[in-house]
Amino acid sequence: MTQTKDSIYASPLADIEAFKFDAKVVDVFPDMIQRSVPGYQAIIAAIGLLAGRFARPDSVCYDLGCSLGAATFSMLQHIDAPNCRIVAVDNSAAMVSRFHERLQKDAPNANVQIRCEDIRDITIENASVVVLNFTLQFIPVEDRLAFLRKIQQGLLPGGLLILSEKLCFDDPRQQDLQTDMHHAFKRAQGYSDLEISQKRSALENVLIPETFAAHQGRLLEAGFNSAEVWFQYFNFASILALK
Ligand SMILES: Nc1ncnc2c1ncn2[C@@H]1O[C@H](C[S@+](CC[C@H]([NH3+])C(=O)[O-])CC(=O)[O-])[C@@H](O)[C@H]1O
Ligand SMILES: O=C(O)C(=O)Cc1ccccc1
Repeated sequence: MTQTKDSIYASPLADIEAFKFDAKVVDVFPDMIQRSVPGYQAIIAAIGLLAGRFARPDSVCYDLGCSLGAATFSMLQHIDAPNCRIVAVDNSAAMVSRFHERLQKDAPNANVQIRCEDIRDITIENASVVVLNFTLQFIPVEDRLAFLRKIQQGLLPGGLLILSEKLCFDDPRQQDLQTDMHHAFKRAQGYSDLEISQKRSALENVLIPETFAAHQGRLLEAGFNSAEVWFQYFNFASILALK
């Protein structure tokens, strides 16, 4: 499939609106996330492998903040547990509708339910795998603990949460270095300094990163038995939390 190149922030904008997952973003999203999140493709591939290992028969795998369903498509390639279904949820109508079209075209018989809802409002039950791939960072910080508790309670014993997030760092030199290296990554992917700085403004107060220690502490407080990083590339990391 031909991919539309992300040029949303390429020209100077008089007024930079808060970042939204609207139709304009949906059109360029695969290119945008690929060129903005170091290691994105490696994480998507690993989500498939992990789901292959953790998906249980007669259970549910959740893809929360699914966007265009990249994690769902990866899980579908590896899940062989009988009667295991995927519930994919996103509150952007534009994302959900595009994901629907793709699923109809590429995997019409797959056992996937796509729902347009706020992930804080859904019921989670009988889950063997829950994926939060760069989604929790968009949930208000004060809602994160209750939401993770709900996920922990909906997971079966031995279940897995995959939590991928943009991180920040307590040490200011580390924070500056990792931010600079992320920007160097984006430059190397073809984004201009203007694109990088305008997108950064749009994401302010929208994408709220936390430290790994904050995530780990909250996951344990939510009832998970352990939470460790399995992947990190500059300020982007993915965590495995085990029930
Ligand atoms: N409260 C919410 N309820 C439901 N969806 C939400 C909410 N808040 C944000 N979203 C959705 O979370 C997604 C975050 S993108 C995930 C990438 C995907 N996981 C991937 O593996 O390609 C990450 C990024 O763009 O950095 C968007 O589609 C939002 O609409
Ligand atoms: O682009 C960035 O700087 C990011 O932090 C990641 C991202 C990727 C796609 C949508 C929103 C944020």
